[in-house]
Amino acid sequence: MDTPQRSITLRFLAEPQDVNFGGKVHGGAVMKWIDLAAYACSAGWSGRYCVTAYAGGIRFIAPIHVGNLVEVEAKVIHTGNSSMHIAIEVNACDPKSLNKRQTTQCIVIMVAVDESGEKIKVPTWVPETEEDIKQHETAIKLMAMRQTINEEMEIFRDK
Ligand SMILES: CC(=O)SCCNC(=O)CCNC(=O)[C@H](O)C(C)(C)COP(=O)(O)OP(=O)(O)OC[C@H]1O[C@@H](n2cnc3c(N)ncnc32)[C@H](O)[C@@H]1OP(=O)(O)O
Repeated sequence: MDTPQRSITLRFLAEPQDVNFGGKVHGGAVMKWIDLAAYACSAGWSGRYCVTAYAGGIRFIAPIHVGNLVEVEAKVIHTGNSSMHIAIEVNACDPKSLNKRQTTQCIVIMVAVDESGEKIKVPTWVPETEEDIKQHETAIKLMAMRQTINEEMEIFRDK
């Protein structure tokens, strides 16, 4: 592979099977799209098969309606040894008006694995623009916060 691809946008229409009884897209459908975009983004960056290790900070800001044009934007904001931290933003609009609004945001951590499912090294991403540097710093802060959450969640784990 030549230059790793840092970001990707999936674009499609929300279909009737994605919608709940209230006529809005299921949160689970949105989470599936997020997972697909995170996979495509991390595979594009690492050139390897990747698995989802973590998804968090998900916020459903506004509903998506059937027939909306949906855009799921995924971009690498931090790389570790085998992990890629992916920032996801979901936008939707009526395809007739193209009046785009943000509906969901979250962070997904993907890990590149080999044929045996063992983690493998990924290319390092170096932030360059001011915005990239800020988002990279945030990714590092979130790692520390996740550690605290992890410790609090210990009581729910199988002994
Ligand atoms: C395509 C799909 O969606 S697959 C479906 C859902 N996902 C899966 O089934 C994955 C199941 N999990 C696994 O296979 C393993 O736990 C793996 C491959 C993710 C991690 O393998 P391990 O041998 O446990 O490695 P380890 O604990 O060192 O973690 C590897 C990396 O992931 C990161 N990581 C692992 N778990 C988490 C977590 N819960 N939160 C944040 N980061 C995590 C680690 O920080 C580490 O990053 P680094 O290599 O950049 O330092």
